[in-house]
Amino acid sequence: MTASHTQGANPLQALAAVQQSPWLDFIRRSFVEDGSLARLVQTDDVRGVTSNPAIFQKAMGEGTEYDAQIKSVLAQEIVSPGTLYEKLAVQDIKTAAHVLAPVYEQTKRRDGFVSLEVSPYLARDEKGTAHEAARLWADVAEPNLMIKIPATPESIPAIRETIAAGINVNVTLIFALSAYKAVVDAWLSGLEDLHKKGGDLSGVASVASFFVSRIDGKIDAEIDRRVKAGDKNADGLQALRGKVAIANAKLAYVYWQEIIQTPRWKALAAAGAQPQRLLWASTGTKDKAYSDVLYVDNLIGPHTVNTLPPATMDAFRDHGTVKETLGTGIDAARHVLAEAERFGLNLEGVTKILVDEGVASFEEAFDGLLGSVAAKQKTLLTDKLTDIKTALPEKLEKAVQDGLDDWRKNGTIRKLWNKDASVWTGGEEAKWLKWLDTVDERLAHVAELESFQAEVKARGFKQVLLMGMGGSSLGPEVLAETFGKHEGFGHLYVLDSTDPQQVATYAKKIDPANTLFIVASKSGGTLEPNIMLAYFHDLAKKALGEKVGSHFVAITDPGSKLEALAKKEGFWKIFAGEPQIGGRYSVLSNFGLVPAAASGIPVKLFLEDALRGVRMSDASVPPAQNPGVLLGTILGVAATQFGHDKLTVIATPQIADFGAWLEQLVAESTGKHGKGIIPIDEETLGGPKRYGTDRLFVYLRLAPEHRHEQDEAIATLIDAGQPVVTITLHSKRQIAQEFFRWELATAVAGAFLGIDPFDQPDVEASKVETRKLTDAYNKTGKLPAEQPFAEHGPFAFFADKTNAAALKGDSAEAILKAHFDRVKAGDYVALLAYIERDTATREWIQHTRLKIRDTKTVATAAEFGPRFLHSTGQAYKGGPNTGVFLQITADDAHDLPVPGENYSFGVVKAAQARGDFDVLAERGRRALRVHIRGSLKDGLAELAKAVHQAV
Ligand SMILES: O=C(CO)[C@@H](O)[C@H](O)[C@H](O)[C@H](O)COP(=O)(O)O
Ligand SMILES: O=C[C@H](O)COP(=O)(O)O
Repeated sequence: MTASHTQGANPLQALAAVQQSPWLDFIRRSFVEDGSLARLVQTDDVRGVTSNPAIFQKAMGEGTEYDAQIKSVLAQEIVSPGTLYEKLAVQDIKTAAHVLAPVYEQTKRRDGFVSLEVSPYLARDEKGTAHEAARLWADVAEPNLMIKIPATPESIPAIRETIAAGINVNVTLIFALSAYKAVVDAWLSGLEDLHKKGGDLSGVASVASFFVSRIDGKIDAEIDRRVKAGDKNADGLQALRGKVAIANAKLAYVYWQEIIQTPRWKALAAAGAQPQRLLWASTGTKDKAYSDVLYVDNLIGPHTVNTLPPATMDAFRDHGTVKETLGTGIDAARHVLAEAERFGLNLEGVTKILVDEGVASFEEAFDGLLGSVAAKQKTLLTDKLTDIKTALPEKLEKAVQDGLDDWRKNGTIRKLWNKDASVWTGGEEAKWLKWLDTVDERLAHVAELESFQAEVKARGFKQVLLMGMGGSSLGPEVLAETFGKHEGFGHLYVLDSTDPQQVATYAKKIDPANTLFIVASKSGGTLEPNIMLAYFHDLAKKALGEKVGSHFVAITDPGSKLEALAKKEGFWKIFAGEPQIGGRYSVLSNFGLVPAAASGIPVKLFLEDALRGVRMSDASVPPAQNPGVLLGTILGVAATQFGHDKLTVIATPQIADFGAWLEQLVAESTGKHGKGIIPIDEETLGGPKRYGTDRLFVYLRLAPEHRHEQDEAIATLIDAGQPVVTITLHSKRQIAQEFFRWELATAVAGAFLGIDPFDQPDVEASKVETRKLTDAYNKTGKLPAEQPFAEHGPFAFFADKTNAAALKGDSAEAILKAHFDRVKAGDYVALLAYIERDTATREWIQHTRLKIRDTKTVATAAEFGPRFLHSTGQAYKGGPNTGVFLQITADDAHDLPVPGENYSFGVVKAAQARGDFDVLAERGRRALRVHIRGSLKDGLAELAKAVHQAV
């Protein structure tokens, strides 16, 4: 097969006679499959193939030739674009390796190689590179594979390790003689290591890829710049144009010749090792003024390789000259380099820059490649993935693109997935990132959840009552509200209140003898779930007697007090939380999945939906295509650079409860140290005039149930220039994907804000104040006295001194007016109601907030206490001081005792409201508390009237 005669041979074929091997610097599926590569091998004696990220980008980035394999992979697996790319690349490399196998055999393992490069993202990561080299070697599993490793200083030890593992290595991105020397040493050392281990040296091939034309590209540009600037050495400089790269290469060859004479090498050769050959890469001519075969004709010498891009190969076949040129003109080459130095052309500096640029350009190509694969994957998966569409004003759009590009250039998404706290503040963040892995981890243990589900079904519970707060309740609430009741399973109720009326209502909803009780608390020490547990355990015990424990399940982090209690009380099951996942990030861990299983949601399908989201947002997906990073960048940039910090959530009603979970995630994660994004949930959509310039709208659109009017209203906002992000879900179950997207997006937004998104420094403050009050109650039997600063009708008004001084007025309306007159553009108003949350009160609060929004043109939040304390409460106290708060408390018509405590539910709720208010006041917030005496219904009606008049 190899051309053995030069007579009548074309220049490519003739290279064999001078012992240089032409390799092809190109690969693509159709080219291998249609026999083109085989033809080159058979006809032109081409003896190898090199690939690199730029080559794969061109191959896979366009067209449809990879679609069949992509479809077949996607039909079987949920993969990331990174994994998908690798499957495509490995198949190409394997097929090419098969085409070249006969060459490999005939040349006795000297030629016939196909090169596959380790990820350029690992170019500065010694361990990562060595690990990836071994992984790719095992994946491709072809003896004539060469793993390409860049010659960065960090990769040199990885080259040694890889050679020592018996893997063929193509060391790439070599520009400087000094780097080449380090490569040679690593190669020799690797062989020596292998020899010591008793390995077979004869099977380990290596090439050192010396890049040529890029050197001239840089040096020539510098020459041109200096000549143009009138340099006094203009003639001398001009004479060096197009000469430095070849001179540099020739001296590398001289060094190679010296090496193979050394005793060090000879000992290895005697043990059967093959020499590492120099390979000329980057041999396509870039400057049209030069011959198109400049970097082939002038680099011909025995025991070398030249890898040629297709056009250069065609040119050389057509008019190349086969003559040994490499070993000649060495003095002239030295002279060229000496002259370059004399004129200050700084070859050493240029080669360093070229390594950095080489890595960066392969990273960029890889980003492009993975971006194209991700886009293709997205298209082919059609409605299996949620979609995101953005309509942003021009300047915001540009800033978002810049933000995304920054993340891309700095590889920040990879750092994030690597759990590198420097993405945020360099603090404790790394300890809170297990949510990145939880979907994979839970899927691996899904059988445990499925068998729990089967047992729950078999036991025929009529209701499931989950008790918890914030991160332990909002995810389950979304599941309950979104999916409703499942056939064969009890209805899932979620209780997250200390309001006695609310607790009583839930007690009426259930039949304790037929209810499964789930108490969920990560810490196990949160007041609310503990007293709810005390209450319902007592209630259930009355119905179930000694077997009460068999109706209780706990979800809590290992070692918590709740775990101990659950064991003591003989709970049916205890499910462990993951301590490295914070509450608001826990929905895809047991905190969401156990209630999901108990209520009949198909857990595996749910997790698989989530996994699609995880894979599409993983480290391999560049920021612009990465759903989580894209959204997070928009949130972060809009809030920090454009004042669009009121994240206004609009949703198709069937999935609207998602906003309650999202509120907590965003507010608690970002609202601290005076910064933050304020989520605005459930605020009925209005016309453009209702909004200021501080909004960012997110429209969660459930395609099968979408409402035309909602689409229209959103379109009107876009037309009015409001920034809108539309996320389309094709099924309800895709909220699983959105859970993950928003978790990642919030973490990303946190990076833009420069805060630690995983702590909640101000939530604790209210808890401390509440504890003080309940402790005082336990001692004295009453809460410390407090004095209203005004009383009008059923209302008593409370405030700290500063707020009270600003709120003078001789009627309820006047006080409220004074309060709301403090609202200015860019502020938000939050109504914080410590009352039962039911249909009537939700309508009341909605009506009242809309009145305020529509008259003041500010964002409004409508929250119920104490649930919001574990959610938006963090941002209200720790976020930007733009909130104006009206806290609403009321006499409890009926109270409920807390078993085992002196205090009642009513006392706890009152203490929580006061604790919260004290902290708001202490943080200098504009806050007013109105307490309703007597009938709540009448009091709310009057308050609504007073607010209407006040605004
Ligand atoms: O495999 C190798 C070198 O081992 C080649 O694919 C190498 O990456 C290419 O020759 C160069 O990247 C091409 O460089 P250039 O022509 O873009 O300057
Ligand atoms: O968001 C978390 C809540 O503060 C409840 O915390 P927990 O799960 O430790 O009870």
